[in-house]
Order: sequence, then structure tokens, then C-alpha cells
Amino acid sequence: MKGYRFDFCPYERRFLQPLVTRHGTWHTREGIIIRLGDAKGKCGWGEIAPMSWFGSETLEQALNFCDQLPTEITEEIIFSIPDHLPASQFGFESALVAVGIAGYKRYSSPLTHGKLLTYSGLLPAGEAALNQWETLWKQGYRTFKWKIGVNAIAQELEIFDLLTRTLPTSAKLRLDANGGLSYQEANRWLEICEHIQANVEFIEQPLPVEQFSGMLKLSADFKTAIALDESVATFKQLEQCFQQGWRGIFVIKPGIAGSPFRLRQFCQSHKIDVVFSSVFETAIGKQAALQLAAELSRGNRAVGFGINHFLENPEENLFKCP
Ligand SMILES: O=C(O)CCC(=O)c1ccccc1C(=O)O
Ligand SMILES: [Mg+2]
Repeated sequence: MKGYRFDFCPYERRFLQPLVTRHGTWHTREGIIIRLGDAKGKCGWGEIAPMSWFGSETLEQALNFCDQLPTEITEEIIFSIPDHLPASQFGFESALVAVGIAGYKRYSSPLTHGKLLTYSGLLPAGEAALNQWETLWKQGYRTFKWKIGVNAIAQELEIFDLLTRTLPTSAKLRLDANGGLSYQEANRWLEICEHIQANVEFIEQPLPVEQFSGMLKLSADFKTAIALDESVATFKQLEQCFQQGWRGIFVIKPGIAGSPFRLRQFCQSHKIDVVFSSVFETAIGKQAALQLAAELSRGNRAVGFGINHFLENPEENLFKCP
């Protein structure tokens, strides 16, 4: 079997604006860039960007996995990466596709797939959203995501009221609770969403992962759509939620969803309503994730890959690998 020379290089980069969610504040993104080289000197890059608070392996587990691999690896090794290392499965498989796996059609860019992706812009949590949506609007964003479940509900509802009154009517708003609402609070948000003029595209992960039946009930009780995110972080969870009857929206973060080959098969055989979303990866992981998004998006849901999240843009100096 064909062997590839394997190198890897850890990176870290600071957020321009720290990401505030109900899980706390995230300042620095750490990950691993990997490189596979073939005998002809061609190489393919991939990225492992774990998010253990979301259900993927930790950075340390990914680093340990890379450390124990030989410097020459095969497709067989890559396709047998265990399921508890989903971000690693994504990184290695995308590097393999990039170096040119036999019999696999490679897409040169998301734009050449015949579909233009539209992008959702991420607003900061709290009232900072009020004076930042306009900048994103001027950059062309028409779909916005705002984090909720961070501050007290009364305060967030007040900001929401102001925000929905000032956003242009053609704007779409996504509310991402990161599992931070109680069942009652989720009902309250959804009731308000149904009685306003503004266009709320969906509420993302209103309840904690354990409360799947609560989310099924919310999606049956309200017209505003519910999207699962943390509940479907890895492929196994995605499959389980589908089997348990979820027919609402699935947020897919390819960077932590595991094997892209398996994800592609699943999305092609079950016609699910998907929103693709970033894990704040570098251009390397983003390119691979957006290729999948362009290929597998149905309908016209904006992808959650906004720009300008980082202070350092270190792609150019990442590769001081041996
Ligand atoms: O999906 C988007 O629109 C942006 C990405 C995003 O919100 C996100 C990014 C990193 C980690 C978690 C999340 C999230 O959806 O909760
Ligand atoms: Mg989310």
C-alpha cells in the first residue's frame, strides 16, 4: 500500500475578540497542522482543531496520537483512526484528499462546485451585538448569529428587543444558547420569536444535550425552527439523533464531526436539513470543511464561517516543520 511521509506541527492563535459563550471565555485557539507527502514530492495539508468542551478529543489526545505514529503512514492507518478522535479523523482524511487519494474526485474550491455559499456572521454576546451588526452588514452579511444563555434572560430579552427592532427586515437572526436554557426559558424565547416581525431563522441548542426529548417537544410546539449543535457534535451523536426522530436542523462542524467520507455518505443518503459551522480552524481546515459544505448543503442555509476571528493569521509562518 502507498505510504506517505507524515509531519505535524502544533499551533496557537489568539482571537481578535475572545469568544464568549455560556461555557466561559475562549481566548486562544490551539490545534495541529499535519502534512502528508508522497513519493513524487507532492504534499497535502490537514488540520486537527479539537474542541473537547464540545465533545471531541482534547488537544493532548490528538498530540499523543500524532506522536505515536511512524514517520511513514498508509491510508489503512488513516481509515482506522478510532472514533474517540473525531477531529483527528477529519484532519488526516482531509490531508489524504489534498495529497490526492486514488479514485477520489477532488474539488478545487467551494465556489467551483456550482453553488455559491452564503455566510453567517457571528455577533458578540450581550449588548455589544447592538453596535457590531452594522459593520457585518456593510461587509455583506445578511444572516447573523447571536449567543444567548450567557447573561440573565431578562437582560438578554431586552437586548433582543432592541436588536430585532434595529436590524433591517431582510436580516436573518440565529440565536445560539449553547445548551444554556431551561425548558421554561426556551419556551419563553420561542413564544417571543413567534410574535415579532423579525426573522429568527432558528434557535440553536436551547437545552443541554441530555434533554433530547425536551428539544423534540419544543420543535413540535413552535413554528420557529430548532437546530441541534452540541447534541450532534460527533458522527455517532448525529446518527443517534436522526434515529431517534430528529427532523429539525442539524448543525455540522466538519472539524469535529469525524470522518468526512462517512459524513458525506450519511448526508447523501438521509436528506437532512444541515447548517455547516466552523470550529475556528485555520484556512487549512476551513478549506476542507467548506468543500464538504458546498458539496452537501441543500437549500440555502448560510454557513457559519464568518471571517476575521483572529488577531494573528499565522498560516504563513505555521510550517516550520522539519
Ligand atoms: O456557527 C457559527 O455561525 C459560528 C461558529 C460558532 O458559533 C461556534 C464556533 C466555535 C465553537 C462553538 C460554536 C457554536 O456554534 O456554539
Ligand atoms: Mg452552536
